Amino acid sequence: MTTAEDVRKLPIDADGKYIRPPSTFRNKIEKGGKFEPEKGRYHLYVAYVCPWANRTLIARNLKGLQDIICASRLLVGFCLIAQALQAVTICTSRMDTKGWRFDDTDPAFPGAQLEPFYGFGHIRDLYLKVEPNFDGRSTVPVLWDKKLETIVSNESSEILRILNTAFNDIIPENLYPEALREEIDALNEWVYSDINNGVYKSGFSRTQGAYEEAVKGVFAGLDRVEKILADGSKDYLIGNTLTEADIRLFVTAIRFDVAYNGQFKCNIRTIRSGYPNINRWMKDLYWKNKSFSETVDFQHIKAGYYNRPEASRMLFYEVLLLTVSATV
Ligand SMILES: N[C@@H](CCC(=O)N[C@@H](CS)C(=O)NCC(=O)O)C(=O)O
Repeated sequence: MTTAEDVRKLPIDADGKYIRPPSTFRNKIEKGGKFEPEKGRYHLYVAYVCPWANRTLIARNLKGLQDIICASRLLVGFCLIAQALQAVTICTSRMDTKGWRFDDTDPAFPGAQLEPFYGFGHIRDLYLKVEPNFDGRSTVPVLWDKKLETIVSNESSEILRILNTAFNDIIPENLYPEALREEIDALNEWVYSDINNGVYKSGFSRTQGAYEEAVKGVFAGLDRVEKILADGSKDYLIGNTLTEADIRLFVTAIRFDVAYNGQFKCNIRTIRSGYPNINRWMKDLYWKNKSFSETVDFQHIKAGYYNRPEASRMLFYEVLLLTVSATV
């Protein structure tokens, strides 16, 4: 189905800065709405390389939505392939000219799956099914509605909130508690622009000026987080409660030393050597909570970032690195 020339061209402005385009599908799942909360109706498409998709996988596990799948399968007594609430398909973390691929034979991405409902070859085909003339970015994650055969949302921050609230009759756990919302929103805002998106701005920049601005922003952001976590008794960023703010930072932190430090040139310091408190917080989440460790796949992350089609070009741009300063 894919009709594409090369969809991988990055959005770069006249100053050489990477400008992330806004997500295009922004619906909610809610009672009385077009997308009702129903068991078995929705499906997530993700790539393990992607931090934005990783957010949604962690939230799905933390909320226990995958346990509901097992329960309902047992109760009903039969198991249709992935026909349950919030089932997931993992595409490869390799992009070709048509974008993210479904392929269960690529040796670099063990565990990647085929598209289960239509036999599509690419994530982009889902977008084209919904909008045959779609010419935006076909990004992951995608939250798909199997009933109306359309995309509910392709914006991870909003999918995170959907997973947190839409199925609350079934799973009441709250990652965005009322009392902490203001603090969470404020932290999310600068963590997103300095760190989550900051690493991409650094990696994709095409001029020295754009790169330096971005990479300094990344490390200023990490310095700020390090201070927040400096009180060694703090397990979480806000209110000593696990919230979406932890999820949103974790997915970037866990990719930092293995991918962003090298491939995205975020190399002033590493988390391991330069940020003891962030390192402790990150390792605790990873080792003490399966929702984190079970949704991180380092093989896909490393092969995905270092196999990016623009990877060789990224190293080729004449951007001088701000080389590692001290602390290693
Ligand atoms: N704002 C989106 C961003 C998603 C995004 O950029 N995903 C990347 C993977 S890390 C992607 O699919 N890129 C494909 C492309 O830009 O063509 C979200 O948070 O969901």
